[in-house]
Amino acid sequence: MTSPDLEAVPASAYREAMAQLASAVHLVTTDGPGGRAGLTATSVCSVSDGPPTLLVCLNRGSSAYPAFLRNGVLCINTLTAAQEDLAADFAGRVPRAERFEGREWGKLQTGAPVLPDALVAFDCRIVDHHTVGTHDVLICEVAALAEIRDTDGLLYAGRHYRVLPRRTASAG
Ligand SMILES: NC(=O)C1=CN([C@@H]2O[C@H](COP(=O)(O)OP(=O)(O)OC[C@H]3O[C@@H](n4cnc5c(N)ncnc54)[C@H](O)[C@@H]3O)[C@@H](O)[C@H]2O)C=CC1
Ligand SMILES: Cc1cc2nc3c(=O)[nH]c(=O)nc-3n(C[C@H](O)[C@H](O)[C@H](O)COP(=O)(O)O)c2cc1C
Repeated sequence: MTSPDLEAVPASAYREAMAQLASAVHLVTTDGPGGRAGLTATSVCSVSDGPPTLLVCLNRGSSAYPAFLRNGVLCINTLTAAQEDLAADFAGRVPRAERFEGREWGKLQTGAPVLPDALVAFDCRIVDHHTVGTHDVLICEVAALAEIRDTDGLLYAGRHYRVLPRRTASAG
């Protein structure tokens, strides 16, 4: 242990520690009565395969957050290496109202926007949510899946985007 048990961990130290972890990068999107909205997220995790369920942690302060709760549906669009620009756009480089411009978005079961050419996409219904600190943990049941693309993935680690090469058959 490098710090006493009862000493509070500063947020800055926590973020520095978290920056050492590598994560896949996703555009989390929604549409419905609460309007279309989306943001970049790395806090996505598989919960169960029966029923297929994952979680995503969304900051309640994000301008997109109310739309997710109102719509009750979302799509986790996992980005390819070629989609790094979109990650920056949906993390705030482009204003919320303009983030979806310039491409055709698809839909599966729920009506949440599906990114064409995503590495994979999980179309979900939000079945539960829990407030933890600044974020809400959304529990999402998977209603449909998009086709898996045979291409390089995108990682976020050490505060930089990186390429995750697709493993080929010859690579073992
Ligand atoms: N889970 C989240 O809400 C995340 C939010 N961000 C946002 O992007 C900004 C830039 O991030 P970085 O360049 O990676 O540098 P950073 O030093 O702000 O964050 C380093 C790592 O700490 C974690 N983190 C950062 N802010 C967080 C938050 N509000 N709640 C939970 N975990 C958080 C993430 O794992 C992040 O990659 C952050 O300040 C934050 O606003 C980034 C990554 C995750
Ligand atoms: C690499 C990366 C990962 C992020 N992951 C999350 C996340 O998991 N949850 C979250 O609420 N915000 C996350 N953010 C921050 C949101 O993308 C950002 O706050 C959001 O786009 C702002 O949306 P708004 O302009 O609609 O408020 C992340 C940002 C970056 C750059």
